[in-house]
Amino acid sequence: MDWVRSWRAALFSLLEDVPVHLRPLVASISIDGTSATTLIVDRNTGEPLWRPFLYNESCPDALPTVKSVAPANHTVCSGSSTLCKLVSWWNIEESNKKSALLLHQADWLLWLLHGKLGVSDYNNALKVGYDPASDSYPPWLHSQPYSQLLPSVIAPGTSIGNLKEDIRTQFGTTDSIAAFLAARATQPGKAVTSLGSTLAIKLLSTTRIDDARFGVYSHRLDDKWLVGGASNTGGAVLKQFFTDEQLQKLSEQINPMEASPLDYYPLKAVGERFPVADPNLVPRLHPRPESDVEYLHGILESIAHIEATAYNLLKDLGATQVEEVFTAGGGAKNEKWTKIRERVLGLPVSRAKQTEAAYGAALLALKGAQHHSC
Ligand SMILES: Nc1ncnc2c1ncn2[C@@H]1O[C@H](COP(=O)(O)OP(=O)(O)O)[C@@H](O)[C@H]1O
Ligand SMILES: O=C(CO)[C@H](O)[C@H](O)COP(=O)(O)O
Repeated sequence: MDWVRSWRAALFSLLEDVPVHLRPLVASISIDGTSATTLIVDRNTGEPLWRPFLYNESCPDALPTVKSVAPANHTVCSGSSTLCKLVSWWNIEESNKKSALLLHQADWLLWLLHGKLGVSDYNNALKVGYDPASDSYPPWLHSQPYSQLLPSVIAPGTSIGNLKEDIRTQFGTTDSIAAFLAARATQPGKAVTSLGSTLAIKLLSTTRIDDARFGVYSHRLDDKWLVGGASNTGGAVLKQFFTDEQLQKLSEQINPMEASPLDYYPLKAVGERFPVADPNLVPRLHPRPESDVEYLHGILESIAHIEATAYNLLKDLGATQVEEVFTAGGGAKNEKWTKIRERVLGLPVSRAKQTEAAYGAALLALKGAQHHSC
């Protein structure tokens, strides 16, 4: 799969899809991308020098080096962090080190529009080691030879350039932060669970928590923190067994008030990031009952238990107490699942009014445009 080519093609086909009569109304564009999806590109041409490292790829080979330079339990101390991807590439590549530049998926796609190479935002840059509190790369990272690849960093939503004379581009963010923004949850204690291919949790908190032992980290959201993490469980596991149509039909037959006796740890492959950070965690999806309804019920309930463990963990680590959970992503439309989760979490759970991360990116674009016109 030529990922980079398909991302570029998708971006331009989306732009072409904007109806002609609406084009004059477009004032500003922003993009969210999967967090920790990493590109090593030529710093002069922007062309990739290596295949992209995808968000869920792990580079355990780089972990000992990263752990030897980073503070204990730092967010970069996880095999899937951007820094591990960078170090892994640095250790195998011979020839292109001097001309190389690191970008994230959203940075690279935005560059195609604004043309200024070498800029990222502080959400995407978190997992390469950027410190959003001091607004800088820490000295332990700066002193490494590969730090020459690091992009400069600005706040999400900052204006960066023009696509055309009258269309500005604003800096982007990660996909699950965009989903949080889409839900318009602005008070500490409000949380968004993104039930897409994976399960990502974001709780708005006044305290910052980072603990790689559990895959917990904090993104900056203006003057507050989005505390949480991303589990490898989620819709991709459901997709292995059921089509979207089957998910809808089978779910209708589930009684959400009744607890399923089945106890699984639904993963597509070996390895978990959060609330258990264990690259060797084995999926548990057996025994499979004869009834598909019972099987689906067991999987949905087990994912809800992982979500509950995650929120309890955030509380134990000192985050602002969660009061209410909004849901984004493909799983948000499943009302039976919402009820199961409400029972298991013991919290009010509802579908966010806007469940698409793209809506959050659009809000970011709007914020940037408003700021620019002031
Ligand atoms: N009715 C449903 N109940 C639960 N999950 C669903 C339902 N319909 C679709 N999904 C799941 O939603 C996921 C897609 O959601 P989406 O937010 O588009 O994912 P992505 O993270 O890939 O952008 C699929 O993996 C699918 O299994
Ligand atoms: O698994 C994911 C990709 O779909 C998550 O959305 C992602 O890892 C969450 O990262 P972040 O919290 O940095 O936005």
